[in-house]
Amino acid sequence: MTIDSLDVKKKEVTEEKDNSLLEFQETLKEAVDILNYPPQVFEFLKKPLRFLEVSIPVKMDNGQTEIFQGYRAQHNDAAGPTKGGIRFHPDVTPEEVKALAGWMSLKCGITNLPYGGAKGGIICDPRKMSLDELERLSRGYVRAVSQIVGPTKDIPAPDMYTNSQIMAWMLDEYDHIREFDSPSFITGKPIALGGSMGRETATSKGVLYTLQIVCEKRKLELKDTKVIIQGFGNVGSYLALYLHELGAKVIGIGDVLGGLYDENGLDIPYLLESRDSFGIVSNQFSNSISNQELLEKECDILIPAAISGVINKHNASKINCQIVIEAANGPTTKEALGILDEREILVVPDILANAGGVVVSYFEWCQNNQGYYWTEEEVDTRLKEKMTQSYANVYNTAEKYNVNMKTAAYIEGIQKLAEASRLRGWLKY
Ligand SMILES: NC(=O)C1=CN([C@@H]2O[C@H](COP(=O)(O)OP(=O)(O)OC[C@H]3O[C@@H](n4cnc5c(N)ncnc54)[C@H](O)[C@@H]3O)[C@@H](O)[C@H]2O)C=CC1
Ligand SMILES: O=C(O)CCC(=O)C(=O)O
Repeated sequence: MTIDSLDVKKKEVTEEKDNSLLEFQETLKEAVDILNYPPQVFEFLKKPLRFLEVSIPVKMDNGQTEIFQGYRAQHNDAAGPTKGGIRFHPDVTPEEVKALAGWMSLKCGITNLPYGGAKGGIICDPRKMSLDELERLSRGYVRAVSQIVGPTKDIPAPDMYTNSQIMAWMLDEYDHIREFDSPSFITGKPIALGGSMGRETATSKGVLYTLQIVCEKRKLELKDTKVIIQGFGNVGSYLALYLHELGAKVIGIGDVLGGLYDENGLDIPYLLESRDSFGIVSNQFSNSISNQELLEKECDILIPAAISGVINKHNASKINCQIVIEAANGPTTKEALGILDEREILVVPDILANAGGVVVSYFEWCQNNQGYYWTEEEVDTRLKEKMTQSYANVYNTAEKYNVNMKTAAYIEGIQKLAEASRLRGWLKY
């Protein structure tokens, strides 16, 4: 199967994805009401404080100039500078970037980081671009948003189809513009440029720690579980490896081109060796299945770790697992969550489960500001502490208000945002 032949399937998913902002707002409203905040709090937090749309001219290798659309949404900076990744993807939309920025605010609230949320995106298909074109696009984006980002304003990081090399080009461009060395401008950098030990694996480790807590609570031995992971990039691939190493049976993995399934367990180390730099491996096998089939296969733990909206009203009643851990941002639509709740399938929400990335990005920023670097063990110990505390807080909130983990995570996430906004005099209540 070729990348182009997937357009039809991608559209199916995109339809769901366009509701991201609306869904963010609906759950936000529930949390605001449960906390008895005045409606003004919802009105203030439902959209980003700032949203910049930019056109980025890029000279392509064929000599032609192409104009790319890019975005940066800064949701709320009451509690500190804003923070969040930059996504390069053909399906990026302004609404999705706004929702992703809101989710970043909530993640930072849940994990008690001194940040608000932000997110960036560029509509492009990096799989069809050369490295030189990607470098020019990355530098062009930084030039276009340079007025509103910076180490104490808004600190970007990697997200889908961006990586440490792209962060390195962006840092270099920013340093040229500002005329000084500012490693804390961006996180997820290569170690040689001030990156943190453990950032590359942080999101997957955070998901793993969360999963271990869930299993402990449910008296489920990880090594006896069957796991399916959609997404074999930064988050999905390390997670697959860790789970495989811990003895869990990873029976399915998926990428943009399809899924691989073996009820006896896949050879994860081999697949890791074989995948390309965009996390694609299924095209190397003649027996690959579709992503839809993959998501509906029976397993104990289903981990969507790719794009949003993949568990939706069309397939929620066919999901065949005990636990869904949302490693991707927004993989389960609100309607689907209702169906899964009714079916008593536990859904551990994205803004809790995948917060390990921003937590270690924060550690990276602290190290850059201190000029003093931590060992991988130190990073890992502090990450585990943060994930454990955050899980306990969300779990207790769910019990206290008798709500699902998603709503509880929003309740946990907005409290600091609202209080910081009130203390600054932006909200009166
Ligand atoms: N990288 C990070 O630190 C963090 C990432 N996330 C979220 O995790 C998810 C994955 O991010 P990364 O692993 O960094 O991205 P990545 O770019 O490294 O990998 C993406 C993976 O998803 C697959 N994929 C893309 N489109 C797909 C589709 N339509 N259907 C099925 N699979 C598809 C790709 O083939 C690839 O295997 C995203 O939702 C991202 O926002 C969340 C927190 C932090
Ligand atoms: O590492 C960061 O600052 C942000 C990561 C991110 O974009 C996310 O958690 O969705």
